[in-house]
Amino acid sequence: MPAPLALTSGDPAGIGPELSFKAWTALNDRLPFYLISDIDRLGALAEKTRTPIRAIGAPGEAIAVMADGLPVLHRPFAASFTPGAPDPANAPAIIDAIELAVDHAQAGLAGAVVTNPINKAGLKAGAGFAFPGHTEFLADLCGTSDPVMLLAAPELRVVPATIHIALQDVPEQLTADGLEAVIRQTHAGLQRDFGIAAPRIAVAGLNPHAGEDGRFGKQEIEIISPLLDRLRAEGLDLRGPLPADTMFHARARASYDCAVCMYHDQALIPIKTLDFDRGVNVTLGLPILRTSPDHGTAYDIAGQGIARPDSLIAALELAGQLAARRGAVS
Ligand SMILES: NC(=O)c1ccc[n+]([C@@H]2O[C@H](COP(=O)([O-])OP(=O)(O)OC[C@H]3O[C@@H](n4cnc5c(N)ncnc54)[C@H](O)[C@@H]3O)[C@@H](O)[C@H]2O)c1
Ligand SMILES: N[C@H](C(=O)O)[C@H](O)COP(=O)(O)O
Repeated sequence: MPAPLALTSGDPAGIGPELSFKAWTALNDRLPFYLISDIDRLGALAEKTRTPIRAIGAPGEAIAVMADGLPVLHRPFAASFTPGAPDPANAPAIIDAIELAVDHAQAGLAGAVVTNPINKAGLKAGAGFAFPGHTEFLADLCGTSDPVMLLAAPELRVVPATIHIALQDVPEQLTADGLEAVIRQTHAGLQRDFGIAAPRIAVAGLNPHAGEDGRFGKQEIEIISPLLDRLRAEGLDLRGPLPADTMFHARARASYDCAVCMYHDQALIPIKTLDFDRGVNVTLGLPILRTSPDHGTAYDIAGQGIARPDSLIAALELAGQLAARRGAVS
């Protein structure tokens, strides 16, 4: 029996609790997972939504309990869960839930970590959280230095080569070494976790029209093209640097398995526009598996019962598939 998936609390003032309940309703007969949260503070919402919740003492108990209710591994939170009103006092417990899930995955007690959305600024204010997002925090917890953020939907996969940094810092941080690491990690992840034997990777330019032969910027000529030529000589199937504005229409998408983009929004705007509901965020380059929905805390709709669970369900399903694939090949 594979290990259950560890689902972190995320910010309980966001839509995480509601989505976790809805995901249990959708998956309870086929994919065991457990939520790390405060079972007492979840009680009111569980009652309101008529979702049964069950306390467990260890991850392995989730499998037997799953059919009866959402398994919850209790961790005390400092303040009540008020939809739409994040409380800085809960920041330490939100972080603690992520750390515990990683411990479980590293110990083999959880098949993968699936994270509910956090508010990074809130965690910084409430607990001095020093990381710009889960991706960087998980890499730190796992002792790895080059995490890669891949977002996957049925019609598109994208990777931003630089992640949570200011747009004005992108040109400086875009180096041949950094981009090479991202492309290699992406290539390996597509092979290992997505079962694509010879991944076709499209690489975006940084500038409009991929620089227009240097008229609108030189990064394509000085950094990206020489790197792609070198990696192509090794046999990697790479195209680009491509103008970013024309590489995401349907015919273009059919020609590659993943698009590596130069900065966050260049990658995430197309995928969230195409399929916000089914996008899944996967962290490559960790010794453990981690997926997440592609959306945030959505405070504006928290507590209204209207949040769509599709992306969290897709994240749990993909985590289950990746865990099964790794289990089958390791
Ligand atoms: N994985 C993560 O932890 C993660 C991912 C993205 C954003 N965030 C954080 O979330 C916070 C809010 O970010 P934002 O407002 O830019 O993005 P958001 O994704 O929270 O919300 C954007 C819009 O989409 C709607 N929306 C989001 N998820 C939805 C769902 N499941 N069903 C229906 N509607 C949904 C929201 O109501 C809102 O109108 C920020 O602090 C950001 O850092 C966290
Ligand atoms: N960049 C992600 C997005 O916009 O969807 C999001 O911030 C999540 O990042 P982490 O998984 O690193 O928290």
